[in-house]
Amino acid sequence: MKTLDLVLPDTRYPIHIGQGLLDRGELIAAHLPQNKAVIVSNTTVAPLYLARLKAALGAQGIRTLDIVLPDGEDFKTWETLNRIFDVLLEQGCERKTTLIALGGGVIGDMTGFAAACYQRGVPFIQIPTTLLAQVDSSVGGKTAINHPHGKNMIGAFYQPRAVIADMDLLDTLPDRELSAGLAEVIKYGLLGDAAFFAYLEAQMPALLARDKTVLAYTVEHCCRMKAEIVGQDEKEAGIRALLNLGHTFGHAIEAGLGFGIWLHGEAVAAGMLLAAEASRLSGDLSEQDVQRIHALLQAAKLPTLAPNLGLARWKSLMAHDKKSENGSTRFVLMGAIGHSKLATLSDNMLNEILTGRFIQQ
Ligand SMILES: NC(=O)c1ccc[n+]([C@@H]2O[C@H](COP(=O)([O-])OP(=O)(O)OC[C@H]3O[C@@H](n4cnc5c(N)ncnc54)[C@H](O)[C@@H]3O)[C@@H](O)[C@H]2O)c1
Ligand SMILES: O=C(O)C(=O)C[C@@H](O)[C@H](O)[C@H](O)COP(=O)(O)O
Ligand SMILES: [Zn+2]
Repeated sequence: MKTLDLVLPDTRYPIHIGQGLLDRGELIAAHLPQNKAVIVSNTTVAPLYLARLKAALGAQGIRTLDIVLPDGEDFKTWETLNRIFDVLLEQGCERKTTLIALGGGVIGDMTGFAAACYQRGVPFIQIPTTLLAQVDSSVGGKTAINHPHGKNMIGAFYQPRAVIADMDLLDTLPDRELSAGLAEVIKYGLLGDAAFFAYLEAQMPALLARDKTVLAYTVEHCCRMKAEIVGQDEKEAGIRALLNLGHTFGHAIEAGLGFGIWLHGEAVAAGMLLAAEASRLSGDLSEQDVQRIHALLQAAKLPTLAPNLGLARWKSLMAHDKKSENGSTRFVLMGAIGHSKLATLSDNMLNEILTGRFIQQ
């Protein structure tokens, strides 16, 4: 097992990465202020892993309740969140009762938000079960639900007490979900690490074949990068916005098509290519680099053409982006692979990108 530490001004927490960690109840028990915890999962993950987690915690003398939510991005809503609060109240859960998220990013984001709100804040722990959640969503404390008008619009920054990423849980992940996770993996190379991008170019077949050594290195590298960025800028006053590469376009795709039609990682993949095109048209990124990005996304079996939402709809959806300031939408662009920055785009340039070669005709 490898352990990284995410260090913030007033807290720090471990990110454990390894195999067989789901059965190691002591990794969780060490962070519980009370011998009671509530596991939040969904109808897909619970049948696979809930019993093992309960047994591991039981062996540490911890009583657990579980909440099994419906599966899907379209359930990342106020109504589903309220189901968590209903159970917490009905079961007399207290301020020291810990919430444990067992699932992908949807469960992690909702459980974290529930933990931030319930009795104004209870402890929570992330057990990410998708590649996407292991490399990104379980780390850094962004928690949220969606609103029909926009993605993750209602939420809080609220850090977990620990993150436990068990590589073995990825064995059951469908191929499409593995690829969605690879989109966020590729994002790390693009936003800040050209050598890692080159590593991914070389190792994509091994990643798709779920080679555990390559996967573990990849999860560790991404978590290290994210911990470093979040450690400098917990609430996205500056550098953390770079983790949003591809997301201004991507979130518009998710909300525009209806949540759950495209997976988050798929939308981010198409969005990163639109950001690459914007960077090229701004005179920063070379055509050769755009082609490398296109090739790596294709190798990861990700979409490279965004849906045609129509110019007006694209723009109204992107106007809700959380990086907008004084009504102007800001994008993460690239100066080169491994170098990113925030910038605005002129209306003419946006029109060109949103009707251009990386949009479905
Ligand atoms: N908080 C953040 O910083 C952050 C970062 C990135 C993404 N996100 C959010 O994360 C969400 C996407 O997360 P995701 O890609 O994990 O999607 P997800 O949570 O919907 O999980 C994907 C699918 O895989 C299933 N699944 C999960 N683990 C499994 C396993 N081990 N075996 C078999 N099936 C499994 C799930 O039930 C689901 O059907 C989005 O809502 C996105 O906005 C948040
Ligand atoms: O942790 C961050 O910061 C990120 O931006 C990670 C993203 O991958 C993630 O999808 C995030 O939820 C998007 O940012 P948001 O603030 O628009 O929700
Ligand atoms: Zn994301």
